[in-house]
Amino acid sequence: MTRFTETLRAENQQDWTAARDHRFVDEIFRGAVPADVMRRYLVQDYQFIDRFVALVGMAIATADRFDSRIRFAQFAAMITSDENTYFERAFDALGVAPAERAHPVISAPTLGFQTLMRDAADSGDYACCLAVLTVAEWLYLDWADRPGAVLPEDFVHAEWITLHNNEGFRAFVNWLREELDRVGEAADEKSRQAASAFFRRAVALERAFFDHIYAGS
Ligand SMILES: Cc1ncc(CN)c(N)n1
Repeated sequence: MTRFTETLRAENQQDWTAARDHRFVDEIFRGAVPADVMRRYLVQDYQFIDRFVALVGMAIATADRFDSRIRFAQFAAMITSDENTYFERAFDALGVAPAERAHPVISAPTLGFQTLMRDAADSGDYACCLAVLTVAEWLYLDWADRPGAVLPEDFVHAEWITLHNNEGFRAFVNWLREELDRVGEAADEKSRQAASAFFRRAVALERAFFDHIYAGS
């Protein structure tokens, strides 16, 4: 039987591939993302992360097993420590002012993501929360996982890659997929459709998010 997560990805192949093979991915591996593009990306992504952590909180609340809550709690600890300090150091290196870090003008794709994550949390449905979290982490592992690739010198580029291709992250994405497979397969058709719709919106937004940081450069 085809895995639920494999079916979901196949249904969204066009947007998935466009995001995975995006110009941003090519440039970050070459250490060649222009500074203004990287600044725009990280400023908007910091606003994404805020709602993302809130959605992880909802996954902890709605999960059907204690083991799953532990897994998400450990993941939340990583994002709010290692990943958060990366943002702070990268903002320092890129000269991002305090107001831009805390209260930037929110772009349309970022707002779209914030709305999507709020909708998923408000659904109170574990499968819907999982669908959005799985896209965000699986798609990032998919682009960042290039065995043997040489890392760029600048930590702003290199560490954004290694945050998304290290062993712990790979294990977490594998677990996320198994979790969504398990919950999706046990769910009724209506819940599966709802989770699929969240998955679809998330993949389209990942593509739009990469696209929009180049608009105007
Ligand atoms: C938009 C987006 N999507 C996914 C990730 C991976 N955590 C992220 N940082 N930003």
